[in-house]
Amino acid sequence: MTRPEGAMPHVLTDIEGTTTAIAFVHRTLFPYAAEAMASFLRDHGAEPEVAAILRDVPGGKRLGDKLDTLRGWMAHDAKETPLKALQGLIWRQGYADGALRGHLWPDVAPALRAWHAGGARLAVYSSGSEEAQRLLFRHSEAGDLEGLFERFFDTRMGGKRENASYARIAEAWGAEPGRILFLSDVAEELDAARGAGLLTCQIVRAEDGTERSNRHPVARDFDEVPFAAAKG
Ligand SMILES: CSCCC(=O)C(=O)COP(=O)(O)O
Ligand SMILES: [Mg+2]
Repeated sequence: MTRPEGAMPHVLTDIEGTTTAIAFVHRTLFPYAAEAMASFLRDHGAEPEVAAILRDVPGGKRLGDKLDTLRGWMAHDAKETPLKALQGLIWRQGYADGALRGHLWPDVAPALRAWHAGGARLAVYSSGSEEAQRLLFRHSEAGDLEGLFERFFDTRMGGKRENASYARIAEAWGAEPGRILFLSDVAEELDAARGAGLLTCQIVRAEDGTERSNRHPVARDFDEVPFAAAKG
């Protein structure tokens, strides 16, 4: 990473594979939502918030048709905004009753707190919905970290492998792209961020089996992020 000069940089972080184990997302969160999807739609499908999301799910008007489409998306881990929004609403209940707690790698909460205390401005960019992101950090294993973040960007900004999404985020956040450091495990996301002028660092976690790309600066965890504020 080329360190930005002058003011403290903004830090934009991915979740899955970066702050949080891939296994937690795929073996805990996704199955929880898949299991509850049918009953959730049956019980809440007529509520305005849910009905509005369902209108954006293609495949017919019947609830059963919508469910088929959603199941197809879930089977392929499709990052479709309506699916992500519904998953967030379903996880809300799980976090509220204690069935779910947001996993964070042990280095993440201390680093985020240190960066924040050092004056860095923090935001999240994940395919999980804004609601899902807030829940994970509010109910994290390391306590309530939601307040550390200024913004929670999701797929409404566009896909994570598209340059334009990062330009939109910089604009919405009111930050120069060259002052934003994006942290992610996925090289294609970092390529897109760099294409929009952001600084990048690949988080290569051995526990997640992340493959190093050689196209971006690398850190094995948040303690290694080459960012002076991280060192406190
Ligand atoms: C906000 S936790 C759920 C993560 C999620 O739904 C997902 O699809 C993972 O996306 P990410 O962009 O964090 O890799
Ligand atoms: Mg990721």
